[in-house]
Amino acid sequence: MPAIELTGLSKRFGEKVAVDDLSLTVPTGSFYGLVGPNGAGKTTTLSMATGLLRPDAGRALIHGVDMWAEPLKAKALLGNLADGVKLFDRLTGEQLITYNGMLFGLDRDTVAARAADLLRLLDLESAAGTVVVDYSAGMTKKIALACALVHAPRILVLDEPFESVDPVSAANIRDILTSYVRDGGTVIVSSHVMDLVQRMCDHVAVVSNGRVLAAGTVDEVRGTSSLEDRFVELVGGRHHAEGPEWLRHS
Ligand SMILES: Nc1ncnc2c1ncn2[C@@H]1O[C@H](COP(=O)(O)OP(=O)(O)OP(=O)(O)O)[C@@H](O)[C@H]1O
Repeated sequence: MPAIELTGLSKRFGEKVAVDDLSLTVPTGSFYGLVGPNGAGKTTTLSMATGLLRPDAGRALIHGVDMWAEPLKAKALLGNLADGVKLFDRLTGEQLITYNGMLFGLDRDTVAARAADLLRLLDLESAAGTVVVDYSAGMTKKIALACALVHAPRILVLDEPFESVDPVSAANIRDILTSYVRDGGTVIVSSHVMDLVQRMCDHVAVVSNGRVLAAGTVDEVRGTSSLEDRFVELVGGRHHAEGPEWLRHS
């Protein structure tokens, strides 16, 4: 059974069709990249798949559980690092992880042990007692990732997890995700960084204008090109013109 199966998902905001009859299958145990230009519909798709935004049409199955028919059961299978969702940032990092763990029904001792592990893994031990509102952007991403992992979900959905994260932390996060997949988890990650997707993911879908342009293993999608070249070829929109005259200084 696939980890995630999206069928005919659609979402419109007024006149704008953000996601247009989109279908996508994420195999269990895959490291799946979702790429596309700004405004392609990646966040909207992931929000509908994770129960944050109700689709106008279509279905999202999480290990066979319909997200919109049985949301509690489906959400228990997912860890979600959503883009731009407010955290309860007046809590300290440690309190925020604890709060998330307890929401998923973990007992205090289990949460305490897992919070300590996660804070160590993500290099946040020294900030454990600091309120999250005082964290940098990268630290905030990392604490949100810790919150997504604390209930040991079978699937991780990550919207731009590497944005604002320093290279050392990004490498640490990559290691955590790689071993999570090796141990039977599934990851779907949206990213603008093609090189990262090419190195990290085994599957990829290219989305534009709310539709899937290509999907499959990374090798199938990129063929003989680099993923970046293939992306530009599929999506178009490269401007070869020079910048405007007023920007030239010589
Ligand atoms: N709440 C909203 N109200 C109105 N329009 C929206 C809303 N959310 C998204 N859109 C529009 O839907 C389209 C898809 O947006 P979405 O955020 O899903 O794209 P994205 O692929 O995640 O983009 P990016 O890579 O820039 O984050 C865009 O045209 C956006 O302006």
